[in-house]
Amino acid sequence: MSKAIATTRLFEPHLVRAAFRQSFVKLNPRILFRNPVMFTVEAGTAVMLFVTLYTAFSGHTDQGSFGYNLAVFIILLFTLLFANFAEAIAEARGKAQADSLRKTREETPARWIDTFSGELKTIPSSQLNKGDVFLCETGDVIPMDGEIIEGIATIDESAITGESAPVIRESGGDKSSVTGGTKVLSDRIKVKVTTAPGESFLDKMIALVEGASRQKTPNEIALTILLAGFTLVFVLVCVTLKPFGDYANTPITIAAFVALFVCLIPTTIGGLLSAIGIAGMDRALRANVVTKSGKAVETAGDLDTLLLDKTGTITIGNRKATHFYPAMGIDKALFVEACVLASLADETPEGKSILELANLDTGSMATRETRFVAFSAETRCSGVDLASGRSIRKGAFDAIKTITERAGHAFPQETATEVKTIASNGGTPLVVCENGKILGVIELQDIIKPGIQERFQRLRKMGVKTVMVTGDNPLTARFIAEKAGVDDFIAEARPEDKMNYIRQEQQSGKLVAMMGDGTNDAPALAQADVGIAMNSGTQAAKEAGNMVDLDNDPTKLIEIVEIGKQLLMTRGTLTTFSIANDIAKYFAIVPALFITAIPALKSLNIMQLKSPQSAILSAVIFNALIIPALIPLALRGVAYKPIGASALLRRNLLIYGLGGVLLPFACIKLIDILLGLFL
Ligand SMILES: Nc1ncnc2c1ncn2[C@@H]1O[C@H](COP(=O)(O)OP(=O)(O)OP(=O)(O)O)[C@@H](O)[C@H]1O
Ligand SMILES: [K+]
Ligand SMILES: [Mg+2]
Repeated sequence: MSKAIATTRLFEPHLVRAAFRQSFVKLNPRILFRNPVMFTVEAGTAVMLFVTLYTAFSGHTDQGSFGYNLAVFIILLFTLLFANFAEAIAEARGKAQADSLRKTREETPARWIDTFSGELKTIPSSQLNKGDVFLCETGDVIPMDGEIIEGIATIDESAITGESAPVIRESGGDKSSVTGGTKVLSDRIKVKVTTAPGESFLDKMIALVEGASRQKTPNEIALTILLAGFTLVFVLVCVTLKPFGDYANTPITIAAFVALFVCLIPTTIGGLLSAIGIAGMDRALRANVVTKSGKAVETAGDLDTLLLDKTGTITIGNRKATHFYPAMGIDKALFVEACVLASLADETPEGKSILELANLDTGSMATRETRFVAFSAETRCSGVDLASGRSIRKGAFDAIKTITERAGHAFPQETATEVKTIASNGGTPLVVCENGKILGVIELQDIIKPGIQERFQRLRKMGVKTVMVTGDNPLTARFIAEKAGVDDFIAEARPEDKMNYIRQEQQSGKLVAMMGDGTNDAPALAQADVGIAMNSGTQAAKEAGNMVDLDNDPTKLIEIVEIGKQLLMTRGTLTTFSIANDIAKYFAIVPALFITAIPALKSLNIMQLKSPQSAILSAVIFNALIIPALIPLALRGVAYKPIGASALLRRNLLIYGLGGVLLPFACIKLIDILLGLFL
């Protein structure tokens, strides 16, 4: 898939330059304060600056040589710069994406329609206000976000989605929304502006991507507090070493204290934590998903249940009329005419397809007295009342059945059988009645999206339960549910049923995601922990959700779950690694402190490091270098495999826990040897 959003390499030279400058800016204690671990390192660095100056000008050597103290100071300064760089490069990558988005938001002329006189006037897009109506024809760039109020058009959305295949957008229904910056490829539409100037989708997206509105997620805050706690514990550990050193008659230098302290506190995760969070949102955007908060991405990693629409989500969504079945004793031509009358003003794809299938001349059918009843998901039917007193309705089986029974008519057995046959084959039966008397059934067919089974299987392996929700009848629902391979389904669902189902799941402690595109999905999208709206969907849906999928791909949730899991795992494993890592440094520094006074500690010096000073330097050098070494992992994320939670935990503990303990021993020894060679 090609992406319009710049797919930058991990370390683009111009991004590295920008991040390099930011690394120094971020040394400002007022900025660094938000990161307690690194802030304490900065305090230690400041202390070492004083000690270095003291050894330079006092002539005393009780704190070690000037060169040694200077070296410790410089290494600590680099530790800070490396940590700042990690955050800065993650931010720079986000900014680069914002810039490429901004290019698609350039001023375009808009053909504004005066709604009173019907006159056309060309004005700059920036002068369009909410509620204005504009016209777009073949070749025009859509000047502003809006909803189509008239017409149908093919649109090239590649400017924002990177997807080159044109999409169809039309008035009525759930595919009526257009985004500013995209281009009309054919036909002509009238669009009503839905956003105020400066608040368009692209504007919001840019602000988000630039990180201006990024806030720490609750998880991140919790971890930051935990790390601050660790730091405090090690402050105490280091302070209590002082009397111990005095007792053993071993003066411990300030450099040794500071080095030990910096090595023991979790600097690795402290330095990488915020980069991991930024990279998660960045990865979501690279998958063409705009997230309104980092929290939504994290939640996606922990999902239990996913609710999906049937029509348009699991199926292609162009539900089309394929057959007219008149009831016993009803003339076919009359039946088809009734179907057409009931669909004349039906803006839904279903209604339009009925007119197409019937292929009648509809020119003189409607009179001024004709009253149309639009389809709603609530009533699940639509129709028309004619001046002559004919009242025709078409709709779901149970909806029409109620009308029939109320009018005192029986529901013909053979129509019920027809309905059943259509439904058990995955079709949607629309029953048609006139003044309560059944006229026949229209068969609608939809196609299950290819490849969707494998995707649901993958979600199952990740431990996510999939539930299909549909307004359709239970038979059709069961057929599609089995074919698509979802775990469960809810049929004959009205919009509030979706929301109630989500509530129920949440009350039993589950995290629920919902994908949807229609205005009637908005309450459920808002209720869900992760609400993903299709970019093609209505404005209401997009505002209710906390993510928007630019590709309008309902199976995108799989990627979102993976990105979320990857984010949580990356943070978890790097925390494990960071803490495991500090153990080896302890073995390097503690023997170095006391070796002369307590020869028995020699056995602790398992690395056989050259001298106490070389040991301390090697440990702090390793402590600093591990941060940049892990930046690629923090930005790309730990690879995710759907192998089950416990297997994954075992694997990660082995690699990052045990690896985290062993790696420093080898590296510190190596640095010690190199120092021995060069000094
Ligand atoms: N234009 C229409 N006129 C009359 N009845 C319709 C029309 N469109 C759909 N229906 C009936 O209403 C039912 C509910 O439709 P609705 O759009 O709410 O749900 P759905 O499309 O089946 O499922 P989903 O929630 O996945 O969109 C359909 O199953 C069908 O029987
Ligand atoms: K450390
Ligand atoms: Mg629908």
